Amino acid sequence: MSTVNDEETAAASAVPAPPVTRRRLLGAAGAAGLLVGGGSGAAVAAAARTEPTALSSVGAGRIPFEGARQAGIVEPAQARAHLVAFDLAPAADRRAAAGLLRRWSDAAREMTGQGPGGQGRPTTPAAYDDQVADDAGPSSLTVTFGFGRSFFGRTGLTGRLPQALAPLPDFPADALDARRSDGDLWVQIGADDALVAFHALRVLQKAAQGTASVRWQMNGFNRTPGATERPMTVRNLMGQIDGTNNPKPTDADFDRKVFVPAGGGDSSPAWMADGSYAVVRRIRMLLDSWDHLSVARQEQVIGRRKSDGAPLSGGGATTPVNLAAITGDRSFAIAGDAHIRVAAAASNGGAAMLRRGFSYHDGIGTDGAPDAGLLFVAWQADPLRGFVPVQRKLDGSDGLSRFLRHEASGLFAVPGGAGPGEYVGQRLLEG
Ligand SMILES: C=CC1=C(C)c2cc3[nH]c(cc4nc(cc5[nH]c(cc1n2)c(C)c5CCC(=O)O)C(CCC(=O)O)=C4C)c(C)c3C=C
Ligand SMILES: [Fe+2]
Repeated sequence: MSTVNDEETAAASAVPAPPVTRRRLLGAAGAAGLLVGGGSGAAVAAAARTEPTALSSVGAGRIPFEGARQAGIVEPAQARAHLVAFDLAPAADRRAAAGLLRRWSDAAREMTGQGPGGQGRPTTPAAYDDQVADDAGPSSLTVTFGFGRSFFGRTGLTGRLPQALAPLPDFPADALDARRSDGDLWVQIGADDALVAFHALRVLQKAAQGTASVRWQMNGFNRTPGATERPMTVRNLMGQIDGTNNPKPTDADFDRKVFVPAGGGDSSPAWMADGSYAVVRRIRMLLDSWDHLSVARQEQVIGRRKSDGAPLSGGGATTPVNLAAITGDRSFAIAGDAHIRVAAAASNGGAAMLRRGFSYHDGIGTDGAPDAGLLFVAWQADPLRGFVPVQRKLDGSDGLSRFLRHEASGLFAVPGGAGPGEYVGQRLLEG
Protein backbone atom coordinates (compact mmCIF):
# COMPACT_ATOMS: atom_id res chain seq x y z
CA MET A 1 0.00 0.00 0.00
CA SER A 2 1.51 3.20 -1.00
CA THR A 3 0.91 6.76 -0.23
CA VAL A 4 1.84 10.06 -1.63
CA ASN A 5 5.05 8.16 -2.27
CA ASP A 6 4.88 9.20 -5.87
CA GLU A 7 7.04 10.92 -8.34
CA GLU A 8 5.47 14.32 -7.72
CA THR A 9 5.93 14.61 -3.98
CA ALA A 10 8.99 12.51 -3.23
CA ALA A 11 11.51 15.19 -3.94
CA ALA A 12 9.57 17.96 -2.25
CA SER A 13 8.77 16.47 1.12
CA ALA A 14 12.07 15.86 2.86
CA VAL A 15 14.34 18.73 3.80
CA PRO A 16 18.01 17.80 3.30
CA ALA A 17 19.92 18.02 6.56
CA PRO A 18 23.03 20.18 6.77
CA PRO A 19 26.08 18.11 5.81
CA VAL A 20 28.05 16.36 8.49
CA THR A 21 31.10 18.42 9.43
CA ARG A 22 34.44 17.27 8.07
CA ARG A 23 35.95 17.40 11.56
CA ARG A 24 33.35 15.00 12.87
CA LEU A 25 33.84 12.56 10.04
CA LEU A 26 37.61 12.77 10.19
CA GLY A 27 37.36 12.07 13.89
CA ALA A 28 35.33 8.95 13.17
CA ALA A 29 37.71 7.80 10.44
CA GLY A 30 40.68 8.37 12.74
CA ALA A 31 39.10 6.31 15.47
CA ALA A 32 38.42 3.51 12.98
CA GLY A 33 42.09 3.58 11.97
CA LEU A 34 43.18 3.28 15.58
CA LEU A 35 40.89 0.36 16.17
CA VAL A 36 42.29 -1.69 13.31
CA GLY A 37 45.84 -0.47 13.92
CA GLY A 38 47.05 -3.75 15.39
CA GLY A 39 45.36 -5.86 12.73
CA SER A 40 46.43 -7.25 9.39
CA GLY A 41 47.95 -5.11 6.65
CA ALA A 42 44.85 -5.60 4.50
CA ALA A 43 42.63 -4.28 7.26
CA VAL A 44 44.89 -1.26 7.77
CA ALA A 45 44.87 -0.58 4.03
CA ALA A 46 41.08 -0.84 3.96
CA ALA A 47 40.82 1.63 6.83
CA ALA A 48 43.23 4.02 5.10
CA ARG A 49 40.98 4.00 2.02
CA THR A 50 38.03 5.14 4.12
CA GLU A 51 37.36 8.61 2.76
CA PRO A 52 34.94 10.83 4.61
CA THR A 53 31.79 11.12 2.57
CA ALA A 54 28.70 13.22 2.98
CA LEU A 55 25.56 11.53 4.23
CA SER A 56 23.84 9.76 1.36
CA SER A 57 20.52 11.16 0.19
CA VAL A 58 18.71 8.56 2.29
CA GLY A 59 20.35 9.57 5.56
CA ALA A 60 20.09 13.28 4.85
CA GLY A 61 16.30 13.43 4.47
CA ARG A 62 14.84 15.47 7.31
CA ILE A 63 11.14 15.96 7.98
CA PRO A 64 10.49 18.61 10.66
CA PHE A 65 8.57 17.37 13.70
CA GLU A 66 7.08 20.76 14.48
CA GLY A 67 4.24 22.15 12.42
CA ALA A 68 0.52 22.84 12.35
CA ARG A 69 -0.01 19.23 11.27
CA GLN A 70 1.85 16.17 12.47
CA ALA A 71 4.46 14.68 10.18
CA GLY A 72 3.97 11.15 8.90
CA ILE A 73 0.66 11.72 7.11
CA VAL A 74 1.31 13.36 3.75
CA GLU A 75 5.00 12.57 3.27
CA PRO A 76 5.99 9.52 1.23
CA ALA A 77 5.80 6.38 3.37
CA GLN A 78 9.28 5.45 4.53
CA ALA A 79 11.16 2.21 3.99
CA ARG A 80 10.68 1.10 7.61
CA ALA A 81 7.86 1.52 10.08
CA HIS A 82 6.86 0.52 13.57
CA LEU A 83 3.19 0.87 14.42
CA VAL A 84 2.78 0.59 18.16
CA ALA A 85 -0.20 0.88 20.52
CA PHE A 86 0.27 1.62 24.20
CA ASP A 87 -2.11 1.24 27.14
CA LEU A 88 -1.86 3.57 30.10
CA ALA A 89 -0.81 2.03 33.42
CA PRO A 90 -3.71 1.58 35.87
CA ALA A 91 -2.52 4.48 38.03
CA ALA A 92 -1.81 6.86 35.15
CA ASP A 93 -4.22 9.80 35.06
CA ARG A 94 -4.61 12.81 32.79
CA ARG A 95 -1.61 14.54 34.33
CA ALA A 96 0.59 11.48 33.82
CA ALA A 97 -0.64 11.21 30.23
CA ALA A 98 0.23 14.86 29.63
CA GLY A 99 3.72 14.25 31.03
CA LEU A 100 4.14 11.29 28.68
CA LEU A 101 3.05 13.24 25.60
CA ARG A 102 5.47 16.01 26.63
CA ARG A 103 8.37 13.51 26.96
CA TRP A 104 7.46 11.82 23.70
CA SER A 105 7.17 15.10 21.80
CA ASP A 106 10.50 16.36 23.14
CA ALA A 107 12.18 13.08 22.20
CA ALA A 108 10.66 13.11 18.71
CA ARG A 109 11.71 16.73 18.24
CA GLU A 110 15.29 15.86 19.16
CA MET A 111 15.47 12.64 17.17
CA THR A 112 14.24 14.34 14.01
CA GLY A 113 17.00 16.89 14.37
CA GLN A 114 14.91 19.79 15.65
CA GLY A 115 15.84 19.48 19.30
CA PRO A 116 18.10 21.68 21.41
CA GLY A 117 21.25 19.95 20.18
CA GLY A 118 19.79 19.33 16.74
CA GLN A 119 21.70 21.08 13.83
CA GLY A 120 19.71 18.82 11.52
CA ARG A 121 21.19 15.62 12.90
CA PRO A 122 19.22 13.34 15.18
CA THR A 123 20.21 13.58 18.79
CA THR A 124 19.11 11.27 21.53
CA PRO A 125 17.67 12.45 24.81
CA ALA A 126 20.54 11.55 27.15
CA ALA A 127 18.33 9.66 29.57
CA TYR A 128 17.38 7.08 26.93
CA ASP A 129 20.57 6.94 24.89
CA ASP A 130 21.44 3.53 23.47
CA GLN A 131 23.59 4.88 20.60
CA VAL A 132 21.87 2.63 18.06
CA ALA A 133 21.32 5.52 15.63
CA ASP A 134 24.68 7.18 16.19
CA ASP A 135 26.34 8.04 12.87
CA ALA A 136 23.08 8.06 10.94
CA GLY A 137 21.32 11.13 9.61
CA PRO A 138 17.63 11.76 10.31
CA SER A 139 16.72 9.40 7.46
CA SER A 140 13.28 11.03 7.04
CA LEU A 141 12.26 9.96 10.53
CA THR A 142 8.70 10.85 11.47
CA VAL A 143 6.92 10.13 14.74
CA THR A 144 3.13 10.53 14.77
CA PHE A 145 0.95 10.27 17.89
CA GLY A 146 -2.74 9.38 18.18
CA PHE A 147 -5.41 8.73 20.82
CA GLY A 148 -7.68 5.69 20.90
CA ARG A 149 -11.25 5.88 22.18
CA SER A 150 -10.30 4.15 25.46
CA PHE A 151 -7.84 6.98 26.25
CA PHE A 152 -10.68 9.39 26.99
CA GLY A 153 -12.32 7.19 29.62
CA ARG A 154 -8.97 6.40 31.23
CA THR A 155 -8.10 10.09 31.64
CA GLY A 156 -11.53 11.50 32.55
CA LEU A 157 -11.79 13.26 29.20
CA THR A 158 -14.96 11.67 27.84
CA GLY A 159 -16.44 15.16 27.45
CA ARG A 160 -13.86 15.79 24.72
CA LEU A 161 -14.27 12.50 22.90
CA PRO A 162 -14.73 13.22 19.18
CA GLN A 163 -17.92 11.86 17.65
CA ALA A 164 -15.73 10.77 14.75
CA LEU A 165 -13.97 8.34 17.09
CA ALA A 166 -17.09 6.15 17.36
CA PRO A 167 -16.13 2.46 17.21
CA LEU A 168 -15.82 1.09 13.70
CA PRO A 169 -18.77 -1.15 12.79
CA ASP A 170 -18.36 -4.92 12.78
CA PHE A 171 -17.69 -5.92 9.20
CA PRO A 172 -19.01 -9.47 8.58
CA ALA A 173 -15.77 -10.82 7.05
CA ASP A 174 -13.51 -9.47 9.83
CA ALA A 175 -11.41 -11.99 11.76
CA LEU A 176 -10.02 -9.56 14.34
CA ASP A 177 -7.65 -10.39 17.17
CA ALA A 178 -8.64 -8.09 20.06
CA ARG A 179 -5.16 -8.31 21.61
CA ARG A 180 -3.65 -6.78 18.49
CA SER A 181 -6.38 -4.19 18.05
CA ASP A 182 -7.21 -0.75 19.50
CA GLY A 183 -5.19 0.76 22.40
CA ASP A 184 -5.17 3.96 24.48
CA LEU A 185 -2.37 5.56 22.46
CA TRP A 186 -0.93 4.91 19.03
CA VAL A 187 2.50 5.79 17.69
CA GLN A 188 3.55 5.54 14.06
CA ILE A 189 7.30 5.63 13.53
CA GLY A 190 8.63 5.82 9.97
CA ALA A 191 12.23 6.14 8.76
CA ASP A 192 14.24 5.21 5.70
CA ASP A 193 16.80 3.44 7.88
CA ALA A 194 16.02 0.39 10.04
CA LEU A 195 18.34 1.39 12.90
CA VAL A 196 16.95 4.92 13.05
CA ALA A 197 13.41 3.52 13.26
CA PHE A 198 14.33 0.95 15.92
CA HIS A 199 16.16 3.56 17.93
CA ALA A 200 13.15 5.87 17.92
CA LEU A 201 10.95 3.02 19.07
CA ARG A 202 13.25 2.17 21.98
CA VAL A 203 13.54 5.79 23.04
CA LEU A 204 9.75 6.19 23.11
CA GLN A 205 9.32 2.89 24.96
CA LYS A 206 11.82 3.96 27.61
CA ALA A 207 10.15 7.35 27.95
CA ALA A 208 6.84 5.56 28.57
CA GLN A 209 8.11 3.37 31.39
CA GLY A 210 5.86 3.57 34.43
CA THR A 211 3.14 5.46 32.52
CA ALA A 212 2.22 3.21 29.60
CA SER A 213 3.18 -0.15 28.18
CA VAL A 214 3.11 -1.64 24.72
CA ARG A 215 -0.20 -3.31 23.85
CA TRP A 216 0.82 -4.39 20.37
CA GLN A 217 3.54 -3.69 17.87
CA MET A 218 3.63 -4.25 14.12
CA ASN A 219 6.65 -3.74 11.90
CA GLY A 220 6.34 -2.72 8.29
CA PHE A 221 8.40 -1.86 5.26
CA ASN A 222 8.27 -0.33 1.82
CA ARG A 223 10.71 0.00 -1.01
CA THR A 224 13.87 1.86 -0.02
CA PRO A 225 14.32 5.25 -1.73
CA GLY A 226 16.90 4.90 -4.47
CA ALA A 227 16.09 1.26 -5.17
CA THR A 228 14.40 2.26 -8.42
CA GLU A 229 15.81 4.39 -11.21
CA ARG A 230 13.27 7.11 -10.48
CA PRO A 231 10.84 7.65 -7.60
CA MET A 232 7.65 5.73 -8.29
CA THR A 233 4.62 4.40 -6.48
CA VAL A 234 5.49 1.27 -4.50
CA ARG A 235 4.34 -2.29 -5.02
CA ASN A 236 2.63 -4.28 -2.31
CA LEU A 237 3.34 -7.96 -1.57
CA MET A 238 0.79 -9.08 -4.17
CA GLY A 239 2.98 -7.31 -6.71
CA GLN A 240 0.51 -4.54 -7.55
CA ILE A 241 1.44 -0.90 -7.85
CA ASP A 242 -0.53 0.45 -4.90
CA GLY A 243 -1.38 4.07 -4.21
CA THR A 244 -1.81 5.34 -7.77
CA ASN A 245 -5.23 6.89 -7.27
CA ASN A 246 -4.59 8.32 -3.82
CA PRO A 247 -5.76 11.90 -3.26
CA LYS A 248 -2.84 14.26 -4.01
CA PRO A 249 -1.83 17.19 -1.79
CA THR A 250 -2.19 19.34 -4.90
CA ASP A 251 -5.89 18.42 -5.30
CA ALA A 252 -8.23 21.29 -4.42
CA ASP A 253 -10.19 19.10 -1.97
CA PHE A 254 -7.24 17.23 -0.45
CA ASP A 255 -7.27 19.07 2.89
CA ARG A 256 -11.03 18.72 3.23
CA LYS A 257 -10.78 14.95 2.72
CA VAL A 258 -7.81 14.32 4.99
CA PHE A 259 -7.66 16.98 7.73
CA VAL A 260 -10.06 18.37 10.32
CA PRO A 261 -10.64 22.06 9.51
CA ALA A 262 -9.63 24.96 11.76
CA GLY A 263 -12.10 25.21 14.63
CA GLY A 264 -13.03 21.52 14.31
CA GLY A 265 -15.73 19.97 12.15
CA ASP A 266 -19.21 18.46 12.36
CA SER A 267 -17.90 15.40 14.16
CA SER A 268 -14.66 16.79 15.64
CA PRO A 269 -14.03 19.18 18.53
CA ALA A 270 -11.81 22.24 18.15
CA TRP A 271 -8.80 20.49 19.74
CA MET A 272 -8.69 18.23 16.64
CA ALA A 273 -8.15 21.18 14.25
CA ASP A 274 -5.46 20.26 11.67
CA GLY A 275 -5.64 16.68 12.89
CA SER A 276 -6.77 13.56 11.08
CA TYR A 277 -8.17 10.11 11.89
CA ALA A 278 -6.07 7.03 11.23
CA VAL A 279 -7.72 3.69 10.53
CA VAL A 280 -5.14 0.96 11.03
CA ARG A 281 -5.85 -2.57 9.78
CA ARG A 282 -3.57 -5.56 9.69
CA ILE A 283 -4.67 -7.25 6.48
CA ARG A 284 -3.15 -10.63 5.80
CA MET A 285 -2.76 -11.53 2.14
CA LEU A 286 -3.55 -15.12 1.23
CA LEU A 287 -0.54 -15.14 -1.04
CA ASP A 288 -0.48 -18.83 -1.88
CA SER A 289 -4.01 -18.60 -3.33
CA TRP A 290 -3.31 -15.27 -5.02
CA ASP A 291 -0.15 -16.55 -6.70
CA HIS A 292 -2.18 -19.33 -8.33
CA LEU A 293 -4.14 -16.83 -10.40
CA SER A 294 -2.92 -15.89 -13.86
CA VAL A 295 -1.69 -12.33 -14.22
CA ALA A 296 -4.71 -11.59 -16.46
CA ARG A 297 -7.07 -12.76 -13.71
CA GLN A 298 -5.15 -10.81 -11.05
CA GLU A 299 -5.55 -7.69 -13.19
CA GLN A 300 -9.31 -8.24 -13.45
CA VAL A 301 -9.55 -8.59 -9.67
CA ILE A 302 -7.95 -5.17 -9.19
CA GLY A 303 -9.03 -3.41 -12.41
CA ARG A 304 -5.51 -2.26 -13.24
CA ARG A 305 -2.56 -3.70 -15.16
CA LYS A 306 0.05 -5.32 -12.98
CA SER A 307 3.09 -4.16 -14.95
CA ASP A 308 2.47 -0.43 -14.80
CA GLY A 309 -0.75 0.14 -12.86
CA ALA A 310 -2.70 1.44 -15.87
CA PRO A 311 -6.49 1.07 -15.52
CA LEU A 312 -8.07 -1.65 -17.66
CA SER A 313 -10.34 1.06 -19.12
CA GLY A 314 -7.33 2.33 -21.09
CA GLY A 315 -4.47 4.83 -21.05
CA GLY A 316 -1.47 4.95 -18.72
CA ALA A 317 -1.05 4.71 -14.97
CA THR A 318 -2.22 8.27 -14.33
CA THR A 319 -5.13 8.22 -16.81
CA PRO A 320 -8.41 8.70 -14.94
CA VAL A 321 -10.33 5.46 -14.51
CA ASN A 322 -13.41 5.15 -16.75
CA LEU A 323 -15.79 2.87 -14.89
CA ALA A 324 -18.28 3.01 -17.79
CA ALA A 325 -15.82 1.71 -20.44
CA ILE A 326 -17.10 -1.33 -22.35
CA THR A 327 -14.96 -3.97 -24.07
CA GLY A 328 -15.48 -5.58 -27.50
CA ASP A 329 -17.62 -8.35 -25.99
CA ARG A 330 -19.88 -5.71 -24.38
CA SER A 331 -18.76 -6.33 -20.81
CA PHE A 332 -17.30 -3.71 -18.46
CA ALA A 333 -13.54 -3.20 -18.95
CA ILE A 334 -13.38 -2.88 -15.16
CA ALA A 335 -15.35 -5.80 -13.76
CA GLY A 336 -18.33 -5.34 -11.45
CA ASP A 337 -16.40 -6.75 -8.50
CA ALA A 338 -13.00 -5.19 -9.40
CA HIS A 339 -11.37 -3.63 -6.35
CA ILE A 340 -11.03 -0.16 -7.86
CA ARG A 341 -14.67 -0.09 -8.95
CA VAL A 342 -16.01 -1.12 -5.54
CA ALA A 343 -13.59 1.16 -3.63
CA ALA A 344 -14.00 4.21 -5.90
CA ALA A 345 -15.34 7.43 -4.41
CA ALA A 346 -17.93 7.39 -7.22
CA SER A 347 -19.29 4.07 -5.87
CA ASN A 348 -19.39 5.31 -2.28
CA GLY A 349 -21.08 8.69 -2.27
CA GLY A 350 -17.75 10.51 -2.62
CA ALA A 351 -16.07 8.77 0.36
CA ALA A 352 -12.29 9.09 0.12
CA MET A 353 -9.17 8.59 2.20
CA LEU A 354 -5.40 8.85 1.91
CA ARG A 355 -3.89 5.36 1.99
CA ARG A 356 -0.38 5.27 3.42
CA GLY A 357 0.45 1.75 4.44
CA PHE A 358 3.38 -0.58 4.91
CA SER A 359 3.93 -4.19 3.94
CA TYR A 360 4.65 -6.69 6.70
CA HIS A 361 6.15 -10.16 6.79
CA ASP A 362 6.34 -12.07 10.04
CA GLY A 363 7.58 -15.42 8.73
CA ILE A 364 5.35 -18.42 8.16
CA GLY A 365 2.02 -18.68 9.98
CA THR A 366 0.77 -21.75 11.86
CA ASP A 367 -1.11 -22.67 8.67
CA GLY A 368 2.18 -22.99 6.78
CA ALA A 369 1.52 -19.94 4.61
CA PRO A 370 3.33 -16.58 4.71
CA ASP A 371 2.19 -14.38 7.58
CA ALA A 372 2.44 -11.38 5.30
CA GLY A 373 0.29 -8.59 4.01
CA LEU A 374 -0.46 -4.96 4.45
CA LEU A 375 -0.44 -2.71 7.48
CA PHE A 376 -3.19 -0.59 5.96
CA VAL A 377 -3.23 2.96 7.31
CA ALA A 378 -5.94 5.27 5.98
CA TRP A 379 -6.11 8.97 6.85
CA GLN A 380 -9.28 11.02 6.67
CA ALA A 381 -11.07 14.00 8.18
CA ASP A 382 -13.94 11.75 9.28
CA PRO A 383 -13.99 7.93 9.12
CA LEU A 384 -17.72 8.02 8.39
CA ARG A 385 -16.92 9.87 5.15
CA GLY A 386 -13.82 7.79 4.44
CA PHE A 387 -12.99 4.26 5.50
CA VAL A 388 -16.34 3.10 6.89
CA PRO A 389 -18.59 3.32 3.81
CA VAL A 390 -15.84 2.02 1.54
CA GLN A 391 -15.05 -0.97 3.74
CA ARG A 392 -18.77 -1.75 4.10
CA LYS A 393 -18.95 -2.03 0.33
CA LEU A 394 -15.64 -3.91 -0.07
CA ASP A 395 -16.54 -6.40 2.66
CA GLY A 396 -19.50 -7.68 0.65
CA SER A 397 -18.61 -7.26 -2.99
CA ASP A 398 -14.86 -6.89 -3.58
CA GLY A 399 -13.26 -9.61 -5.73
CA LEU A 400 -10.00 -8.99 -3.86
CA SER A 401 -11.54 -9.79 -0.48
CA ARG A 402 -11.33 -13.54 -1.23
CA PHE A 403 -7.56 -13.18 -0.97
CA LEU A 404 -7.47 -11.07 2.21
CA ARG A 405 -8.15 -11.46 5.91
CA HIS A 406 -8.54 -8.44 8.21
CA GLU A 407 -6.81 -9.62 11.40
CA ALA A 408 -6.51 -6.49 13.56
CA SER A 409 -8.02 -3.02 13.64
CA GLY A 410 -7.69 0.34 15.33
CA LEU A 411 -9.07 3.84 14.97
CA PHE A 412 -7.09 6.76 16.37
CA ALA A 413 -7.61 10.51 16.64
CA VAL A 414 -4.36 12.12 15.52
CA PRO A 415 -4.38 15.76 16.65
CA GLY A 416 -2.65 18.66 14.95
CA GLY A 417 1.08 19.13 15.35
CA ALA A 418 3.15 20.82 18.02
CA GLY A 419 4.75 24.24 17.66
CA PRO A 420 8.00 25.28 19.38
CA GLY A 421 7.83 24.41 23.08
CA GLU A 422 4.51 22.58 22.69
CA TYR A 423 3.67 18.91 22.84
CA VAL A 424 1.27 16.90 20.69
CA GLY A 425 -2.14 16.68 22.33
CA GLN A 426 -1.61 19.76 24.52
CA ARG A 427 -4.88 21.32 23.38
CA LEU A 428 -6.74 18.18 24.47
CA LEU A 429 -4.91 17.64 27.74
CA GLU A 430 -4.65 21.22 28.92
CA GLY A 431 -7.44 23.00 27.06
C1 LIG B 1 -11.48 0.41 2.95
C2 LIG B 1 -10.57 0.79 2.12
C3 LIG B 1 -9.59 -0.10 1.44
C4 LIG B 1 -9.00 -1.26 1.86
C5 LIG B 1 -9.19 -1.99 3.17
C6 LIG B 1 -8.10 -1.66 0.83
C7 LIG B 1 -7.29 -2.79 0.86
C8 LIG B 1 -6.38 -3.15 -0.13
N1 LIG B 1 -6.17 -2.56 -1.36
C9 LIG B 1 -5.21 -3.21 -2.05
C10 LIG B 1 -4.71 -2.90 -3.32
C11 LIG B 1 -5.11 -1.83 -4.12
N2 LIG B 1 -6.04 -0.88 -3.79
C12 LIG B 1 -6.17 0.00 -4.84
C13 LIG B 1 -7.00 1.09 -4.87
C14 LIG B 1 -7.85 1.50 -3.85
N3 LIG B 1 -8.06 0.88 -2.65
C15 LIG B 1 -8.94 1.62 -1.88
C16 LIG B 1 -9.42 1.32 -0.61
C17 LIG B 1 -9.06 0.21 0.14
N4 LIG B 1 -8.18 -0.75 -0.18
C18 LIG B 1 -9.28 2.76 -2.65
C19 LIG B 1 -10.20 3.88 -2.18
C20 LIG B 1 -8.61 2.69 -3.85
C21 LIG B 1 -8.69 3.69 -5.01
C22 LIG B 1 -9.86 3.35 -5.86
C23 LIG B 1 -10.00 4.30 -7.02
O1 LIG B 1 -10.82 5.22 -6.94
O2 LIG B 1 -9.30 4.16 -8.02
C24 LIG B 1 -5.28 -0.40 -5.88
C25 LIG B 1 -5.14 0.27 -7.24
C26 LIG B 1 -4.09 1.33 -7.27
C27 LIG B 1 -4.39 2.52 -6.40
O3 LIG B 1 -5.11 3.42 -6.79
O4 LIG B 1 -3.88 2.54 -5.29
C28 LIG B 1 -4.62 -1.53 -5.44
C29 LIG B 1 -3.58 -2.32 -6.17
C30 LIG B 1 -4.77 -4.27 -1.23
C31 LIG B 1 -3.70 -5.26 -1.62
C32 LIG B 1 -5.50 -4.24 -0.05
C33 LIG B 1 -5.42 -5.10 1.14
C34 LIG B 1 -4.41 -5.83 1.47
FE1 LIG C 1 -7.24 -0.95 -2.07
